[in-house]
Amino acid sequence: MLSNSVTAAIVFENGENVRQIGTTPADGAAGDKGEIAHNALFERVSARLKAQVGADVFASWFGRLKLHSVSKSVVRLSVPTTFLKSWINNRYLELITGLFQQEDAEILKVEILVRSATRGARPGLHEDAPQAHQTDATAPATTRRTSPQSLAHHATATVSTLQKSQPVAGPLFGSPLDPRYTFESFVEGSSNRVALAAAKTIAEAGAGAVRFNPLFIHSTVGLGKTHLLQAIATAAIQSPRVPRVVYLTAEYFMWRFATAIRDNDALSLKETLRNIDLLVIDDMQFLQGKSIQHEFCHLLNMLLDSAKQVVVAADRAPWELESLDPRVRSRLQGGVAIEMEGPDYEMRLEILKRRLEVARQDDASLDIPAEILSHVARNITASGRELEGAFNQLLFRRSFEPQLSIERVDELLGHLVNAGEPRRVRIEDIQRVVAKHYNVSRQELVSNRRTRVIVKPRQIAMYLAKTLTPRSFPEIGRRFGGRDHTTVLHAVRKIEDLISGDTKLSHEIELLKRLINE
Ligand SMILES: Nc1ncnc2c1ncn2[C@@H]1O[C@H](COP(=O)(O)OP(=O)(O)OP(=O)(O)O)[C@@H](O)[C@H]1O
Repeated sequence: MLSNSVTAAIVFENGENVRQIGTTPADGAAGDKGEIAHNALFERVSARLKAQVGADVFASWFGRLKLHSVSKSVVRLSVPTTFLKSWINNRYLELITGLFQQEDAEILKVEILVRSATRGARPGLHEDAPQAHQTDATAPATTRRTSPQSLAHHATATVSTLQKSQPVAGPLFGSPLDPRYTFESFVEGSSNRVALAAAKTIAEAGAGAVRFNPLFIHSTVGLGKTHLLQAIATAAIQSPRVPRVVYLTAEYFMWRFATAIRDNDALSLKETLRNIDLLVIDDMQFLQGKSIQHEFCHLLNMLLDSAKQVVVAADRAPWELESLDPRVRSRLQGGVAIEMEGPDYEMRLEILKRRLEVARQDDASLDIPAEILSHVARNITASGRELEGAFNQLLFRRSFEPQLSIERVDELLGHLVNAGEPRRVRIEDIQRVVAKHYNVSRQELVSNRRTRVIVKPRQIAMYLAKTLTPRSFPEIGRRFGGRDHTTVLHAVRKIEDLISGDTKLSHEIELLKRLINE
């Protein structure tokens, strides 16, 4: 592994003398020359790789690839996570090896290493760990369902215990997974590529094959978390490696546990959950209540400690789930968190096209002209949910207004245009307005200076960035001179506290908001 220590300049592997890149050379100038040559080699291969796979794919998978060391015949590259390592190994190793060999025929092998312990790397969860369960892949899946009427919205959809080999004993679980939410219907793009890849890996391989556990997927509303989680559950039950899958929302979990505790039945519920292989839990931000969180923490610990895979989704990152018990939050942070962002134009268009394809399976006469689809994709930018609403409206309208013009479409969908992002506020705008208001420079706002005249405007700007944009704490931290997410969290809390007792400041902040939105 790449070490910061200068003493780790030379490592010996298999009796080979291997030069590690980026550390102090033991042999002075000769070492420097070698290092320069190796770096140049790496740069050339990277450029060729980028040309071959395209800038988008390159940025997703190879943006954080680094040269680790070069020996006579072996090139070692490093990535920050085990997931990236196995992804590159499975899909790109041959290509990369070929590119190195084109540059230097003596290179026989390329190896991918993980740079530092991944957040999700935990003892016992090794890539080659034995599978926890052997199952009969050919046995039919059984789904047992119940739909508690008392649950509203989130709770109506949602515990599914699905298993291939044998029915789960104990309490009934489950309402059906939405059959539309599959990997096939999920449109891939740069905003969700990493999350999708992680999701597929888990569905195919289970916890035995990956070391990012729990996998935590977060995004603002309507960007496909539920779709992706249900796709994982649906695909996992097809995989012989992940026989027992539970999909549930946090609210259903709460309801189910509260009922079990009331009926003195918590033990059998826990027994059932103990025997699962994959827990998929949606809308984590809704988990509330001390005793319920205690139970959830217990379940989480038990599953993670026995190398069972857990996948969680929420509308914010794990460290931002402030209502959660710190132990739950900390356990959730022990895995890998992946943020999904909004779909770009191509993705939006593809989502609409796929919707139309599916609708046409029921009624082949349905059609929406391509220019209307692309007009909608260009203008409805908020999320998959708004797109879905727009699409449904169009289908409905076309049944009695067959000749919809673009103007008519605008009229019908006006309320959805840019819904969810009424004014797209940029962090730079916030910094500019705040800096001007407090008579400091933007550079000072993002600098390391800690004088009072800078610190307060900086904290206010961070607070505004969190409240006026969908950006996450880490993202905001990066935009403020590479600060840690906890610094941003601290700033947001501090300003929130101050506002509640300081009317002058609260007016000042309102004024800043107006200026930013102008
Ligand atoms: N990448 C995508 N490909 C296909 N459909 C998508 C994609 N992203 C979102 N959608 C569609 O958008 C709609 C909303 O998605 P979903 O319910 O999964 O969002 P969510 O992130 O779970 O939202 P919330 O936070 O409100 O629960 C769904 O119909 C979903 O199928």
